Amino acid sequence: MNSESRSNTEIDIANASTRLKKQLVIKEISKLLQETNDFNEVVTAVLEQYPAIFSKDQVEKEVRKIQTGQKSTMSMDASIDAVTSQILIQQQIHQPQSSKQTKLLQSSKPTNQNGTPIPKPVPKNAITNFLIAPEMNLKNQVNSLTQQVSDLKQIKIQLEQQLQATKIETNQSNLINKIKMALTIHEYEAQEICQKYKTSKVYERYKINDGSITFNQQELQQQLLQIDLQMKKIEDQLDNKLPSKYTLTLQYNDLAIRHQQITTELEQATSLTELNMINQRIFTNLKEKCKFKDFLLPCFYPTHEFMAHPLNSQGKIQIPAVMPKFVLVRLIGEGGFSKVYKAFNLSTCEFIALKISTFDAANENKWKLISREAKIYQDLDHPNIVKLYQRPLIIKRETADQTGFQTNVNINSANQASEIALEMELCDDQSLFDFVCIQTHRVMGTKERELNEKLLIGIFYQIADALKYLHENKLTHNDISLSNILKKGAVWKLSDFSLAKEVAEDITEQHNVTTLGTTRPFAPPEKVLQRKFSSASDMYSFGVVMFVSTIGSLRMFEEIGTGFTKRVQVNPADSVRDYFQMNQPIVCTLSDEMKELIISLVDLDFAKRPSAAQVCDILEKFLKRSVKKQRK
Ligand SMILES: Nc1ncnc2c1ncn2[C@@H]1O[C@H](COP(=O)(O)OP(=O)(O)OP(=O)(O)O)[C@@H](O)[C@H]1O
Repeated sequence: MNSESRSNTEIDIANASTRLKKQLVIKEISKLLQETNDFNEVVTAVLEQYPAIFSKDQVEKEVRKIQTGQKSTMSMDASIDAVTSQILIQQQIHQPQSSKQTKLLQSSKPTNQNGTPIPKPVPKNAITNFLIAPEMNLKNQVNSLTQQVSDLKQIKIQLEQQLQATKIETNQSNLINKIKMALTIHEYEAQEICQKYKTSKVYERYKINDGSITFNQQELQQQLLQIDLQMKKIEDQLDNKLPSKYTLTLQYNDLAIRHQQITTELEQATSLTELNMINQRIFTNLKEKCKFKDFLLPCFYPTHEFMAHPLNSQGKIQIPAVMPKFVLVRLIGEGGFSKVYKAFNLSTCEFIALKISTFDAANENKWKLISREAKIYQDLDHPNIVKLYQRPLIIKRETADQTGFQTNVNINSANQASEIALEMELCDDQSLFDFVCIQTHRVMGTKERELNEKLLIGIFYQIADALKYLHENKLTHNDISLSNILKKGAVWKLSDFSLAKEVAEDITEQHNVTTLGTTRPFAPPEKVLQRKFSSASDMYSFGVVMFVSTIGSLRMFEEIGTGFTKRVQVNPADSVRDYFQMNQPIVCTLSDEMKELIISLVDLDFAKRPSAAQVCDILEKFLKRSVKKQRK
């Protein structure tokens, strides 16, 4: 046993309690036993170390216990170190220290897990010091737990960062998949339209004639005029009975037949021209109008010049920093106020129609019309009205072209906003105008059977029902025309509410309007002549829609409309009655009841026109009757 190990226990324990004294002896015995396993040597050393404190018997008993591995009467826990140090402090205070003791004191300073010394409280006496010791131990534990908590917090932060990164990655890959879908549709539709166009007869004619349309309507009209003159001449000669009545009658009949032939040719030419217009529209959209502003379609929307196209120069999908809402796939229609695009909604994964109106700061009137349309449109909900899905997207002027886009529904002047986009349900690529043109062409060109009356009345009924809904809600549409009635599957829907008006009072009363707006052949006489409108004005336009869809030509109402602008007050009801008496409609032969309905709808006197509710009633009864007839 060396002297150094013994010196560690050379402390004055005179003032310590018996329990403490015992603890110290146990500690000493354990230490000595580590150095030597000689029982007597250990007993002697302990008795030398603590003379007159423990009896030989006591020491021997403890040494034996520890040697045989029995549990000592006192456990050797960590608090002994703390207790020892407290006793040493006590000695420092009460007794002058030897250099050996100072060294011992320094070497046994209590430290925490990090090796930093635990601050020492100022002791009052050995008992209080002893009582403080467990507290110190708890402090150690607290320190250690605090360290563990801070380590765990660090791990949590790291995990959260990883989770966030994974989320971003998933979102990005979802977004890329959605964009891919939009791009595929764009590609597919572009090819399909090209194909459709190339196989269409109109394309053949268009190609053969080197792009120029050769339906010479003017020439045909000239011929008609000359025949009319000749017939008039013969009528005069017939009156004067010169030369022979018989010869003249023959000549007259020949001319009448020729007149009929040319009229039919002219109708056909008109129809083909209209059909040609549709095809041209599709073709031009594809070839020349595949753009949104200066960006080639497909492009992101809202967009900005930094990144408009979803693909980079290597054909890889790239996502702009400002998250876009849509991918514009192609242009599907153009009006006076706006362009309508087929677009892919990146959050709902649906194809929708996006009607985008762009205006400059000076265009306050256009702004008023479009924002009014958006406001009225928001509240409409009817199966035969094209749905507005979201609140309008308004792009702020100052940020639109630089940092991306900003939307704000509180913007209230054209000065602040540069664009309004309406997200609507997507209809098929066919309006009632397209449908009527195609039907006219089919009936005349291929001598197919004309359209079934029930089918046509079914279309009218749907639109009349939408009108009834609008009028019941104190709204007038003000622009009912063939182009504003769109097909979606088997359902026909009313669209374009840019001229719609809300009337606080009686909607059947006439109200003033400042502009005409309504598409010409469909414009009611009271609007053209007096700038007045009411719900009955919509009914007039609806009557024109019914008439034009039946006969397959706009010509008569174009002439009537021109008459109105020149202040000629013919009653369109008379013209329609005459037409039905003299001619056979091309698209569909109507029953007398339906003819009478159209005649009443286009009456010059707005008070004589039936309301939307009455029209619905008549059409519904007709449809029910025809279903019954079919069953029989
Ligand atoms: N929801 C839709 N689904 C499919 N095509 C649509 C839709 N809305 C409009 N279109 C197409 O876009 C064209 C122009 O739309 P719209 O008539 O609403 O625009 P506008 O600028 O108000 O026209 P206008 O000058 O006739 O008032 C329509 O004729 C139609 O072909």
